[in-house]
Amino acid sequence: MSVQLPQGVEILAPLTPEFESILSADALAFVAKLHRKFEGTRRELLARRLLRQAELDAGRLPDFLPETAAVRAGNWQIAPLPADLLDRRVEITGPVERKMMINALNSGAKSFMADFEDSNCPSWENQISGQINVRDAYRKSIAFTSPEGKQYALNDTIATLILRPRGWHLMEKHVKVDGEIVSGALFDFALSFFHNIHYLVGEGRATYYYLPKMESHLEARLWNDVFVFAQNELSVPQGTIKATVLIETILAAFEMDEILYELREHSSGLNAGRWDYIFSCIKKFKNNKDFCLANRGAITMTVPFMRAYALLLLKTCHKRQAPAIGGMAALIPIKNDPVANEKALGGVKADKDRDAGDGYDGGWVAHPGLVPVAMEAFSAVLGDAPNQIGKQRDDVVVKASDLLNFQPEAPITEAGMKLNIDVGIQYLGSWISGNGCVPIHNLMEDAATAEISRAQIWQWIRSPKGVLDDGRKVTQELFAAFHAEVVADLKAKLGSRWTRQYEDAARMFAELTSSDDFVEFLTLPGYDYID
Ligand SMILES: CC(=O)SCCNC(=O)CCNC(=O)[C@H](O)C(C)(C)COP(=O)(O)OP(=O)(O)OC[C@H]1O[C@@H](n2cnc3c(N)ncnc32)[C@H](O)[C@@H]1OP(=O)(O)O
Ligand SMILES: O=CC(=O)O
Ligand SMILES: [Mg+2]
Repeated sequence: MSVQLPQGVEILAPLTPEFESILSADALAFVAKLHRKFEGTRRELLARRLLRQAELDAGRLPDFLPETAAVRAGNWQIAPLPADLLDRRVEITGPVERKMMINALNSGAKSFMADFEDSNCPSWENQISGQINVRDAYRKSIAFTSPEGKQYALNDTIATLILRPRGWHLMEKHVKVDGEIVSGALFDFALSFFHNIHYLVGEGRATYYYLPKMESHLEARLWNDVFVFAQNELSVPQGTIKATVLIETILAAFEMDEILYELREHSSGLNAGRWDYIFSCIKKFKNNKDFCLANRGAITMTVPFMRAYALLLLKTCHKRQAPAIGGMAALIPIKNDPVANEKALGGVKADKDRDAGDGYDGGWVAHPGLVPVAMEAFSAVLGDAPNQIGKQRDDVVVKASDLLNFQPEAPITEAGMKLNIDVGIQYLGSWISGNGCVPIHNLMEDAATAEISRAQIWQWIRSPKGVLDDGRKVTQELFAAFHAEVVADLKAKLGSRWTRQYEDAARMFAELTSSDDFVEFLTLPGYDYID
């Protein structure tokens, strides 16, 4: 290692010369500064999550906060948006893999969320090469030659880059400061900001983030404090950073105004992160005997609690002159089956038509082949206007009870349960092998969608309402029998692709489901399996 490590910093992973360009002494000193200043608060906020969970377990339902009523009633707006964030009618997302980043930037989408989170397996290799790719993408020098010799380079017109760091709960185990492992969120933010902000400001540009999985406005305040500190430290104007918050936990849904308010100088709106949102509902109410959701496939954006959440997000954003960005339909193009492909594209179109018609300013797609359908849906409503932030939804009235109206409860079926096991094992097997986003049964699966699959089974086993449509109660024994069947089927189907990683995944899935202690995120034990 030729890097002179700053005092107190340790790196517990191999460094190639290219990696050293990211893990420079100055960059690591910046990581260490953020760690020393903010790690204590991060831990307090995570501890607070556990206290909130205990309150929920004791039967105290969430509600809009009395102590922040003045924020909700106040007449304030977020700071004006930069020009390149005004039109976000189609946003493509994807992991920070080099070829995919080029394809995403060239896809015709208005923006591209480069993802260190749900769609990324956070191996050391992926994290640091992801930072290299981000650096090269900002400088428009990113290029790639595939093993087959296909050349990739950027078009003249590309999507605006937005970066999603890991959530507050994840760690970067390969870097220690003063003997403590650093936060993945701070690590991803610090390196991307340190290496690129002066270049971007020099070009008259700014830097944009997506902030995942927050559970309260205090967690948003922490991000805002990090931004203020980082901008001061690197002597760039306040407000150079803009961040869109994913509302993807049930508790954050009760604090949307407050989250926008905390970040108002740095806000670029909210996004409806539907998959983690469903997961969060299951996680937070898993011990409530009245709560039990139907098969994953039945929980669509039009069921009552999802509709209430989507409309409240839209209304809240536009009241504050903030963009409301829709989430991801998990449908993806289907090769070699034109009929099924048409159906998938039609599903995405319907999803975007609904969001655009409601008043959303844009929406996510998972694949370049979906950009045209999403563009068509939003452009049909927006026309030449960059967005519809001016469209106020005063007609929308969402009460706490609407957000908590958890229907449907049926059907729960043997097929639905086996599909959850199948998807969970296949996804974990891929994740442990280094790939955080995969097509399974013609749907995009990532950490958020897989969480739903494993959390549902855990809850069905323990809920009195966890009963199959044929009358059988979901139990540990039933799960064990289905698990064995699914593993046998997958082994037969995958053949030599059933590797040690899939064996680990099958065991891990069984452990996660059998343990009475609900594991907060599957990526936490999963992280032990990757380098
Ligand atoms: C819940 C949430 O957090 S949603 C956000 C996180 N999820 C995502 O970002 C989804 C990202 N999407 C993907 O990873 C992929 O589209 C998958 C895994 C769903 C499907 O992957 P594949 O089946 O390999 O796609 P497919 O074979 O059709 O790819 C065709 C081409 O499109 C490219 N491509 C596919 N998806 C993307 C994408 N999201 N961004 C950029 N390029 C992409 C492929 O790299 C490939 O390029 P090539 O022809 O140059 O080799
Ligand atoms: O991050 C997005 C989600 O749906 O989860
Ligand atoms: Mg998510």
